[in-house]
Amino acid sequence: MSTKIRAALIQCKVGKDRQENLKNASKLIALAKEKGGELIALPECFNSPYGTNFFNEYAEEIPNGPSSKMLSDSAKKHKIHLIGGTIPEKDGNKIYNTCTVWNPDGNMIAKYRKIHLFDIDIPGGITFKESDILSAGNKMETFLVKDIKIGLGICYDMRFEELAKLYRLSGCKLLIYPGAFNMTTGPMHWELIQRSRANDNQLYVVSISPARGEKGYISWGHSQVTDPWGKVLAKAGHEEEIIYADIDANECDKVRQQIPIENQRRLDIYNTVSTCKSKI
Ligand SMILES: NC(=O)CCC(=O)C(=O)O
Repeated sequence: MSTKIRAALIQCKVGKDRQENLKNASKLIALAKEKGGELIALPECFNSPYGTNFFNEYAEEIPNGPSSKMLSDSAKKHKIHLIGGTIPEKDGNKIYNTCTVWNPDGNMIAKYRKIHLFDIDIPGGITFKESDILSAGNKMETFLVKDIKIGLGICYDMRFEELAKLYRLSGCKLLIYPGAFNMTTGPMHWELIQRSRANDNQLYVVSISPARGEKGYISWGHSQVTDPWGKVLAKAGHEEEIIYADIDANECDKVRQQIPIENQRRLDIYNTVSTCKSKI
């Protein structure tokens, strides 16, 4: 089995026409495959504009809706592993922000619901409250491609180092975060957080953003691949584009041997700290 894979990150435009979004994503998946992509990934909310006023209207059951169908068909047609970005998922009377993963037979092999909802309030910057509409997921999700164990998170989840650490401890060598940071936090935090998670855990971090639009929630863009050294291997601008990177999970083992922080952790000290809540 191999530890090498060519990742293709599709930073697509997303508008109000669901059919158009699906058509465009499917066209770009074909292009990414043509250029050698084996693990192809879409951004957060690729079928719908990102906003609490849109989630209800664009929500679909998984795997019965049109977005799941397009993802399954594309994965099968192009014989790829496909990370289906995220879509608003309807389940009973709840809506989740959900990422699905499809194998080359068109079968869904993983489903992850965003655990940390994006609720922030920065006066003069951005106020957003996903929890007005969305419910939070309650479980981590991993899957295997070749010999690479991969963990899933969605956007705001990348801020929570504990989640990344748990994935690393479970053997992941690649974390994938479909995400849509914004114009307030993006410039300062987007790259920094991903390099931090990669460096903390000595693994690859991949993030896939929608292209920057002009109205409503404006995404930061800059989809990115970071290696286990914390080096940015590939980074998009803010327009629609596909970026590629060659990932080799053996590189994680190399870094982990050379800088063996995993064995040097002082669990005797921080086991008590990690379960503490702030007192202020
Ligand atoms: N879609 C999101 O979760 C956005 C997260 C974000 O912008 C941040 O600053 O965190």
